[in-house]
Amino acid sequence: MERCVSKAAAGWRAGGPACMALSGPVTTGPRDGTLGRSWGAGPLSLPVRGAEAAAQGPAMATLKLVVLGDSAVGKSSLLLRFTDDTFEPYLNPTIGVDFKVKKMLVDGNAVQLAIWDTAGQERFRTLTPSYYRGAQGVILVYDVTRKDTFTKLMTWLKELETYATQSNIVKMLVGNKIDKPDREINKKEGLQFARKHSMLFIETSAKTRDGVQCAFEEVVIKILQTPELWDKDKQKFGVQLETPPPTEEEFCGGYCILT
Ligand SMILES: Nc1nc2c(ncn2[C@@H]2O[C@H](COP(=O)(O)OP(=O)(O)OP(=O)(O)O)[C@@H](O)[C@H]2O)c(=O)[nH]1
Repeated sequence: MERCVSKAAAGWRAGGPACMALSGPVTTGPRDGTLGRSWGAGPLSLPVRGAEAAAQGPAMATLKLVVLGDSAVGKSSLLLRFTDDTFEPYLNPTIGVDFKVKKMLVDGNAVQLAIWDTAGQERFRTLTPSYYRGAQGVILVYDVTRKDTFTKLMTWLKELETYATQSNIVKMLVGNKIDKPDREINKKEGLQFARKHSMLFIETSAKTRDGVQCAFEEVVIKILQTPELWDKDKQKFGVQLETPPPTEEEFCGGYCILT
């Protein structure tokens, strides 16, 4: 069973109108939010209390998230699970970048996520700086059954450091494929790495759904708790926090735990 330990969402409410689009270079894709791969066609989904989100009207924050990590760790599969709630046993490698949009409601606040799914293979990575430009959150994925993908995490973090334009970008470390029996990296190792590099952490399976919703939600919650990431918007539209963000203890360190 999946459980988000962090209840950080309970810590704040938008006092004014729902957040409007953040300024920044978030690119709008086709209406289905899909580039490259053919999955995801159809109207935008409203997975979390969808009717309520719809009732919020068009005014909502647009947050840019980037999904990073070695090839075949399951980046596209996580995104596919999150946006379409499906799993494909065979997916072609991403070439360049794919792009998806998803609306969700987090503690009564409607947000629109523009999620960039980047290519893990070096030869398919082009325009790398643009992946990171204006991103408020990053999801860094490794495969718990492949140690090499865990060892490479530092390289990804360095690239992130080089290109991220937001100094306090929210980082989530995701150990994927926990449904598989042949683990090479245990949970403690993942957690330690995340703590050392001030990242949120969760283990997931795109195949079984474990942790997937939580991974994306936690990043959004943390972004919403970091006013500097959407400060311009706040000034422009008068969105205010009615209550301060929860303390470290209340937030349980921001880690999601699977029980
Ligand atoms: N068993 C299992 N297989 C998974 C999981 N997530 C992804 N896969 C499989 O792993 C393979 C690679 O998944 P992708 O989502 O294409 O990986 P990627 O990280 O996007 O790869 P690139 O596009 O090359 O960067 C596919 O065959 C998926 O079906 C998972 O949680 N469990």
